[in-house]
Amino acid sequence: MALEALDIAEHSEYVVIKEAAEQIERANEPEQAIVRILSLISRQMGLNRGRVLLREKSEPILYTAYAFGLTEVEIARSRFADNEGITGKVMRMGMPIIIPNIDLEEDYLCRTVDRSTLPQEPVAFIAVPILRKGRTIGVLAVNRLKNRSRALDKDLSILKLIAIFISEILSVNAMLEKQTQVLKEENEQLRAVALSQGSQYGIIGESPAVMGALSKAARAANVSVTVLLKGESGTGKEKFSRMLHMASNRQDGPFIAINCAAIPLELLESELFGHEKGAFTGATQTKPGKIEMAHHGTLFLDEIGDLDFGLQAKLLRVLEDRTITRVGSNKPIPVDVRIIVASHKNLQTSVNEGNFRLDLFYRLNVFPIELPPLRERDGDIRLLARHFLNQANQEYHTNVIFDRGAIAFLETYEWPGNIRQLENIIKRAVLLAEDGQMITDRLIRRIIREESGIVFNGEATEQPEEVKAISVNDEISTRMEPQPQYEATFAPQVMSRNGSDEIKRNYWKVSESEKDILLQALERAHGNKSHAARMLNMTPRQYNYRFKKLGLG
Ligand SMILES: Nc1ncnc2c1ncn2[C@@H]1O[C@H](COP(=O)(O)OP(=O)(O)OP(=O)(O)O)[C@@H](O)[C@H]1O
Repeated sequence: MALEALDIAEHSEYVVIKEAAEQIERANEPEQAIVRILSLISRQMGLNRGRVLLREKSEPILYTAYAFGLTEVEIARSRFADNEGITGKVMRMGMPIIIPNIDLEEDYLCRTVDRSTLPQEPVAFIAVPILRKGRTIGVLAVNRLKNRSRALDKDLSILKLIAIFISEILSVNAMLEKQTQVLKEENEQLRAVALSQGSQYGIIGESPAVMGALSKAARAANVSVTVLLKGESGTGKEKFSRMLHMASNRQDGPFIAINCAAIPLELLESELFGHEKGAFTGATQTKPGKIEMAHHGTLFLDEIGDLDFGLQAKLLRVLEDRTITRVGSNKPIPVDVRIIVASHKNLQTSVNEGNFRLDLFYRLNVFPIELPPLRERDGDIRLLARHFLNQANQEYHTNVIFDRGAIAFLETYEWPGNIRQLENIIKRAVLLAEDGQMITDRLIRRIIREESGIVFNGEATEQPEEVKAISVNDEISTRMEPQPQYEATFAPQVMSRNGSDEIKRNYWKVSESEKDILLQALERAHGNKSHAARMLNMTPRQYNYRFKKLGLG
């Protein structure tokens, strides 16, 4: 019988020690872990009202940080000065104390638990120090009935072990908290750097998605790593590439941008690599290519996914050897160029489909940055909309505002054309604002409707002059691809490239609904057509063409 009782007692100890040790793994939730241990010693060993007292940070007072079986009021009452009561003594001396019968001990204050709420029979109190690296960091205390078969000493041994586990939980938790704090601070710093970097280069947005892209860009800016900017059209790939250039130590060098999809294949090779005089019919002079022109600077290759397979091999050589060879020459020329590429296509898919070289993909995919579509930039639409409204107001000398409905609509619209579409629609809305003052959601809806009513076709028959209007330094003509509908706007993009202006332009059908816009711009420009054209981001030629075509003059 005595043997059986011993077995049961040992089994309880085993369960308590095993489970208490397991709680160390839950050190990230100290409350749960420690209270679980206190409940275990109560249930399995009759060590009741367990509490862990820790020192307040600011004063030498012990407070009950964790407890099992105590009421809120008791917990609040359970506070001791350093040398006060038995608990204070344990703290100060760093030694355990056993009070076999609390009724006979005058130092026992009965502060936490009122004597009347404890059993009438003799009650014992055991308190052990919680030690860390030789220092007492707290006290573990319990009550138990004095008269039980288990010796008080035995409980003391177990409690000392439990105090070690609790010490472990507290110290692992402190370490985790410190690490979390460091990570939080680092994150904050990165966020601040990213934010200031972004706004410094005109990149608006504070959504987590943009912050992520900005902090990645901040890390890549000053190393000459090849960056791959991925994202739908109009998400700011070119804007980011300019930021990468301006934030790098190449900022005083040239920034050369080229859209691989917009230049006819027969011209692209010489455009990129240059040519020697006589290399082909019409090559009357030796001409350096864009890669050479970007020497000591940055080359931005947009729509890299559309690069011809043969040119992909040539580009790979540039990345590997850092040399280029002009068309019609076999002499390699060394170049020091940082290359940034962008694609709205998934290059991995292009590789799988056999349209993109795997070796080039590996070379380009060293540092990918994903630019999120506008619909995933929580909160950014409002910021961007206000930014573009201010810009347009300044540009057109207007003082237009959004009404509430307009902002609400802008925030819920899906924006297939992303930031470019938002920018263009706001510019148009400023010119068409009701009474020249207010942009309403009705107006925005109308503009979007009109915009999507524009039909594109790839045939140049509709407006030959618009299609051939593109030139780069007056030397190469640029083929315009049929564009998706949302890119048809009144704002062809002007990109300043290394001192020269190159116009990247979409063409669009002349539509009746433009009459108003053309006339309003003319009115604001006080009859000056060139000025009106500029307001609409058109060339005077384009403006006149549309003006006449619509029978306005
Ligand atoms: N975060 C931003 N803050 C302010 N303006 C932006 C931001 N991102 C983009 N823009 C503006 O939106 C327009 C489109 O941006 P950009 O040309 O960089 O996009 P993209 O992804 O390169 O487009 P595409 O793939 O069609 O060439 C530009 O007028 C640009 O200035």
